[in-house]
Amino acid sequence: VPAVEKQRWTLNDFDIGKPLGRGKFGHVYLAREKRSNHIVALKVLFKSQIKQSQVEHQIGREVEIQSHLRHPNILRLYGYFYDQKRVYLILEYASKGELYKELQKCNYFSERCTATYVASLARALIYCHGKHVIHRDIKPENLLIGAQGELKIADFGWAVHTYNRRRTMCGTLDYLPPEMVESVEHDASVDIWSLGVLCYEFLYGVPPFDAKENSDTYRRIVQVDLKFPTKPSVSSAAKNLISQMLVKDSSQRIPLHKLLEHTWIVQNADPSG
Ligand SMILES: COc1ccc(C(=O)Nc2ccccc2)cc1NC(=O)CCSc1ncnc(N)c1Br
Repeated sequence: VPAVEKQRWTLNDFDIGKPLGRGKFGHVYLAREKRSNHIVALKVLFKSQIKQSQVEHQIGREVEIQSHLRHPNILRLYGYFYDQKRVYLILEYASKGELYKELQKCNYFSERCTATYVASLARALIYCHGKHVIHRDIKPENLLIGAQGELKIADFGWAVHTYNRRRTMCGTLDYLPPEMVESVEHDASVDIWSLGVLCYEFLYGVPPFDAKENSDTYRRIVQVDLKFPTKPSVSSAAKNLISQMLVKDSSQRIPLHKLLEHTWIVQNADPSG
C-alpha cells in the first residue's frame, strides 16, 4: 500500500479479517485492501475514548511524521481515515505478531537472539534520531515481529514523536530513565537507557529494576540499583554493555553507534538483523 496521502480511504476499501489484538485505545484487525490485495493491520480507535480535540491533529501529525519514517525495523503507518464514531489507522502487518508473547513463552532469549534484536533496534533508533524523532516506546509490548523474524517498533498509544513527548504515568515505570522519573529535561539518550532495560529483560526475562511497588521501582531506577542474577548465566561482555547503557548521567551512556561496535554485539548479532 504505497502511502498515497491524497487517497481518501473508507472502510469499504478493506475486507476485515481476524482480530489481532486489543490495544489500550481499541481493536486491531487483519485486513486486505481490496484493489491491491495488500494485507494490512487496521487499528480502530473509538473517538469516544480519545479526546475529540486532540485526536485529529494528533493523528494527522503522527501520520505526517511516520510517513517520513521508512526503516525495516519501524512499523509503517500508511494512512488513516475516520467516520463519525471511529478513527482507523492503516498499519503494516507484522506477520509473526507480538514480541512480548514470544518472551513470555520462552522466558528469556539467547545472547545471539538478544544481540540481533538490540542491534536492529539501535539502528532503528539511530535512524529516528537522525530525523529528530526520539523516544519510540521500545518496551516489549510495543515491539512486533516481521515475516523474517525481524523486530518492528510500533507505537501503540499516544504517539507524540517530538522532543516534548508526554508520557502518562499509567504505563509501566520500568523503562523510564532517571531523568524522566525525576521528570527533568531529557534527550535522545533516554532511548539508550530504555534499550539497556530491554536488553536486560531479553536476557533475564525480568526488567532490571523490577519491584512489587512502583515506589520501589522508582527508587531502584534513580539509584541505578543494577544487579545481575546468577541464573540464567550471561556473558560478562553482555553485562559490560548493559552497564554502559544503564548509567544515571545520560551524557555518559554509550552512544548508539558505539553500541554497534561493542564486542558483544559484533560477536553475537546476526548482521541481517
Ligand atoms: C506504526 O504503528 C502504530 C502507529 C501509531 C499507532 C497509534 O495508535 N497512534 C495514535 C493513537 C491515538 C492517537 C494518536 C496516535 C499505533 C501503531 N501500531 C499499533 O497499534 C500496533 C497494532 S498491533 C499489530 N500491528 C501490526 N501487526 C500485528 N501483528 C499487530 Br498485533
